Amino acid sequence: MSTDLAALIRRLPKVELHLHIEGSFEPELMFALAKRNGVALPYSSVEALRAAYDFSNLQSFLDLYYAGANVLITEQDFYDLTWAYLEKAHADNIVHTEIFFDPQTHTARGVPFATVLNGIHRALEDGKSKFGISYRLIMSFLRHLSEEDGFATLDEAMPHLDRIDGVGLDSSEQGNPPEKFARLFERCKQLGLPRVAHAGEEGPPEYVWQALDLLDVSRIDHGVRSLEDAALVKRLAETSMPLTVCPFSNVRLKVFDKLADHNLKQLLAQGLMATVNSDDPAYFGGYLQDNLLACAEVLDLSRDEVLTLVKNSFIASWLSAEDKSRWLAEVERLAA
Ligand SMILES: Nc1ncnc2[nH]cnc12
Ligand SMILES: [Zn+2]
Repeated sequence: MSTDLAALIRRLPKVELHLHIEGSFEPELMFALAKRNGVALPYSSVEALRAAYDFSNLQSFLDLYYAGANVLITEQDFYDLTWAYLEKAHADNIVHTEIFFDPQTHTARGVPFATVLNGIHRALEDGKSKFGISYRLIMSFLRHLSEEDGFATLDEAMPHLDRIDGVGLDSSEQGNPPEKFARLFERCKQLGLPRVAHAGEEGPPEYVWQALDLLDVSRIDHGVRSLEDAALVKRLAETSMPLTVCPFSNVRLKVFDKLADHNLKQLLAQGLMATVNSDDPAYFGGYLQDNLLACAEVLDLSRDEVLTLVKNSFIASWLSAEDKSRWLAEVERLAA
């Protein structure tokens, strides 16, 4: 990659559309909060914990991700977690972020819904005033749990819907198809909540069809397996359906053997609205800008491809039409 392209990537304003706040929990902060809360971690050091981040698939990662989240207890913990992410985002020139939180991971341990939400939200508000980073907050349902559990979580969220901008679906994909949550997502739609879902990460193209047809989503999270189904590719292209692709995540979770094998360039070539995101940066070895720089280098992305990816994220965001055009004009100005 030319130094010019690397400099352009660093200079451009960026949007992140696929980030689990619990997945931004760096080992150093995890140890600090464990100490503060008097919780024991089954690792002797930060290095030992990092060394355990050697995953064979999505589930092997999720097991550690949920174990790590056990350390989060107080509102201040959720604030500190979110603030640490926002500092990284600011360093990456992220100007707008749409982040997931997994309430069930915390309420199942007895942490009140409001504790989680208040901490995350207060940090997001501080990020807006101190860094100028705008945001949306997406409540994600855990698909390994029942739809009934999801309905109970939605009930808990009802008094707070003014601070929740949409809903998502994450966790163990295989064996937990979108159709399992059709009624829950219908209820969310009636409530006026925009919907997204992880689909086609490890699961088959059929799960992407279900997310579109049964959950009526406005974005597909991951979606990289869509290329296995030509009719699906046509549908995604014709509807400009955004895919929030997470290259480092896909390599660490063995969806692709190595970054050079990733299908990001093919997704763009097929006319799909691909975007680049970090997913769980503390676990997968890098934040959004690291993903973009590495993809540009290893996949030999052209300047146009990089600009398309960055612009797609603004287009696919839930920013107002006015804000989108303002930022797209800024991208054009910086790229000129
Ligand atoms: N990549 C991923 N897929 C599914 N669920 C997740 N939760 C956090 N990261 C996830
Ligand atoms: Zn994800």
